[in-house]
Amino acid sequence: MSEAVLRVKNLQTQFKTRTGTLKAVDGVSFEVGRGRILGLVGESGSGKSVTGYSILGLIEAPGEIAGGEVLLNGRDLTRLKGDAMRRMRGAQIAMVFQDPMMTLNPVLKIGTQMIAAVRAHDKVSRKEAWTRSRDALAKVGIPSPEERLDAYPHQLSGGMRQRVAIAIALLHSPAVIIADEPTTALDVSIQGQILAEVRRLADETGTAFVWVTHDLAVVSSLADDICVMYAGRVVETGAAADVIASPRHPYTAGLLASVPAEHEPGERLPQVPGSTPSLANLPAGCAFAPRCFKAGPACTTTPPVQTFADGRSALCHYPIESDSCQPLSSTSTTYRSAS
Ligand SMILES: Nc1ncnc2c1ncn2[C@@H]1O[C@H](COP(=O)(O)OP(=O)(O)OP(=O)(O)O)[C@@H](O)[C@H]1O
Repeated sequence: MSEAVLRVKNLQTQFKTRTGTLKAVDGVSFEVGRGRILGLVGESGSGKSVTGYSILGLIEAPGEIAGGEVLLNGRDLTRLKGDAMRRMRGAQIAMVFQDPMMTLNPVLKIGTQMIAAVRAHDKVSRKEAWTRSRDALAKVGIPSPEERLDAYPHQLSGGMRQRVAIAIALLHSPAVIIADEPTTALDVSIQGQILAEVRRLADETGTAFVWVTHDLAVVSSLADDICVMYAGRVVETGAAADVIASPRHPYTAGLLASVPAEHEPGERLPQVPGSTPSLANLPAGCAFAPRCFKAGPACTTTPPVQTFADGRSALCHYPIESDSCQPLSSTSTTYRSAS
């Protein structure tokens, strides 16, 4: 078990709207260890992206972080303002978006952009910044990196552009990269290659990844640990292989059951029966109860976090138990991942 570089504790992010305050992230906690990959999964609207943006301090009005901590190597990022947070972003924590053009400027050559990105945080010569940029492209498996540095983004394929975005995120060897569905738009074989590179990079560089995805096929091939979100809350965490083999939370079981046998990475995940609730109008108690095959009388009250001997946790009154692994304890407060 590696030391946690990122600890998210009881994070609460809300949006003030005309219909009231939406708790998009409601008490989310997890940890990611050095060189580990945490898959943050859930249906559309479950709060995955808002969690990622909150970690990076990218929530803007009418949104706000209303509580909790984001500890990067022990330093609380939620307390950093303006320049202090900007210095942190890119250098110690970086983001990769679904669309690489969120990172890349279409009218500048890749090399120009990467050299500027290096020198934004390190006062090195242009020549050294060029060398570091070339090495970063090589590290993510881009062939002929010198030539790519001389190209404009539109001269590269979608997969190559996403590799460049990952290379830029890696330029300063950050402790953590938050990746928001970065391979969703790519075709399956390219996606597979990039996931393999990311796994290798995490192992070799020690950078930890939070990989936001709706796609359980991606998580099963990439992640060490899983954090499943529903209606702004973490409903299950654990080692990825364990969660996929035997989910404890009925929602996770539903997500897994809805993955067709022939599911291809990148396909939209079919929905669990029923529809996701509006955050403005959540049922009392367990938000998943109206869709849950195990719902019972207790579900009108707030579910407890049940922890199991294998390090797993589920936010549920009636978790799916196995003979070998009954719940150890039940608490209504802290939620820890197995990372
Ligand atoms: N700027 C905003 N103003 C109001 N509500 C917002 C805003 N941004 C996000 N939300 C709400 O926060 C909730 C969580 O959104 P989020 O984008 O994190 O979900 P997600 O799990 O990443 O879904 P997807 O996979 O579709 O991106 C949603 O109900 C969304 O409508």
